[in-house]
Amino acid sequence: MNEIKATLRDSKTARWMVLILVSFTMMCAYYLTDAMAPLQERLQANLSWSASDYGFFTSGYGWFNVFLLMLVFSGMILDKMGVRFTGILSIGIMLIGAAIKYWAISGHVQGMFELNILGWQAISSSAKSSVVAGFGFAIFGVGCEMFGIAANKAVVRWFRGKEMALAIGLNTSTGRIGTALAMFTPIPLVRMTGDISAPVLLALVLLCIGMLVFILFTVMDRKLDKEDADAGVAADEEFKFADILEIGKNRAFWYITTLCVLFYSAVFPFIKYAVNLMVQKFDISDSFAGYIPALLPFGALLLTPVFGNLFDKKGKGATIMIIGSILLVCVHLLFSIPSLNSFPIAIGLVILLGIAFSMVPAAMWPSIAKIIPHSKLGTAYAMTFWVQNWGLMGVPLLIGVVLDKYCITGTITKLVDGKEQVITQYNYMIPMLIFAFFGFLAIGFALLLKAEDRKKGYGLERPNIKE
Ligand SMILES: C[C@H](N)C(=O)N[C@@H](CCCCN)C(=O)O
Repeated sequence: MNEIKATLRDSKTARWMVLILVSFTMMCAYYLTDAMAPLQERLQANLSWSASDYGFFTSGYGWFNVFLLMLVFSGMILDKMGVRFTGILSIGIMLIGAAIKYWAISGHVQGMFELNILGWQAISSSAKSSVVAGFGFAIFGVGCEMFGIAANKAVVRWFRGKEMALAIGLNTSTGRIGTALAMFTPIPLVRMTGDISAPVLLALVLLCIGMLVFILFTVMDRKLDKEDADAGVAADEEFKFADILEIGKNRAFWYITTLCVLFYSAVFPFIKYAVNLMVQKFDISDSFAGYIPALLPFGALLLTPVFGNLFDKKGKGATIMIIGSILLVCVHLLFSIPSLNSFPIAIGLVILLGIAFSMVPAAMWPSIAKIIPHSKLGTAYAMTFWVQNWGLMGVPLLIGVVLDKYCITGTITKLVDGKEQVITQYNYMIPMLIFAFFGFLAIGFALLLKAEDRKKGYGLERPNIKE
């Protein structure tokens, strides 16, 4: 009988150490992603951005991933070059993008920008700084998404057959710490420094530390490669274009991917507008408003591993996704009702949204690993992220335009950071109904996934841990 040699992967300490290293970098990336979200009003007042400019800048995250198919290339690079190379490359790309974004909002870019193609106004008059910041954000988005798929694959590699969903859940949770910090630290930081770009600068420094931490991970991962080779564990198959076709033929994969784009379109773009919603709908003071949306990622950070652990031990992955989607619809419908505008309601709804935001991701990402072979996992995650990026790109833009076109209720003049500024007021009912509609469709796809799992026996409702 062949004796199976223990590898670094079999050491609990090594596995969890790897998770900490990968997750720290994830946290820095997520902080950078949302560090400008609480500054919407200030960007509009200080840099003359409109809500559409803000939506345009925010949508930048997905431009290159979607239109230049960068995410698909990222998946190929990941499956061909491995997690170490892809991880370092992605952090480098994030740093370049974030540096451009920092430059754009720190007073170096002034004036207005228009793009006319054959007399057609492709980009209507926008603040130049929002266009350049959007360009930087687009580069950053390529790196951030590339890092996301590399992190997923790294975690699956180290935890497959062990606490896989719990580990993916914890990894996602540390991302949520980054998002939570991005909700409530930027405004105090801007107040302290008097500089609207200070949060992005801090995020850049954090990401440099993230790069160093990730290099430590690569040392451990290289050691595992060597041990696997010594133990005769077959290396992953090389990436082939046929993989894309094979993944594309899997109906359950498309159900998860569609559920993913719909669900995330109702959460991440919501986060971008949540601080403004708290100020304008719930009349929460600007200095405190960031703390409420921060409860969302904070709740998710505690609960994602709980649901991941539940999935590992008891299964019920598809059911968890159905319940999470139902919760999402309820929350957005309640947010859309104008008379529900008290402080406790804002807190209650954000907490419920945090629970939904824990359930679906905790079950969704490990489910992909259950229906797609490991050698094609990088490509599969990349394809899912690519479709999801259409939502991350299009929905913030849609919400910005809808706000400017249909939701302006007037303007007020108020003191912001010691200066009198004119602030546009919005009614957020239509945007919330749009988010609820996405959630409603997500329920449908989660139900289809459960039916497909029953038919094909992927085991999404069964535990992940092999006893
Ligand atoms: C925004 C990014 N494309 C994404 O989907 N992030 C997910 C996946 C995180 C998986 C981490 N192991 C998220 O829920 O943040």
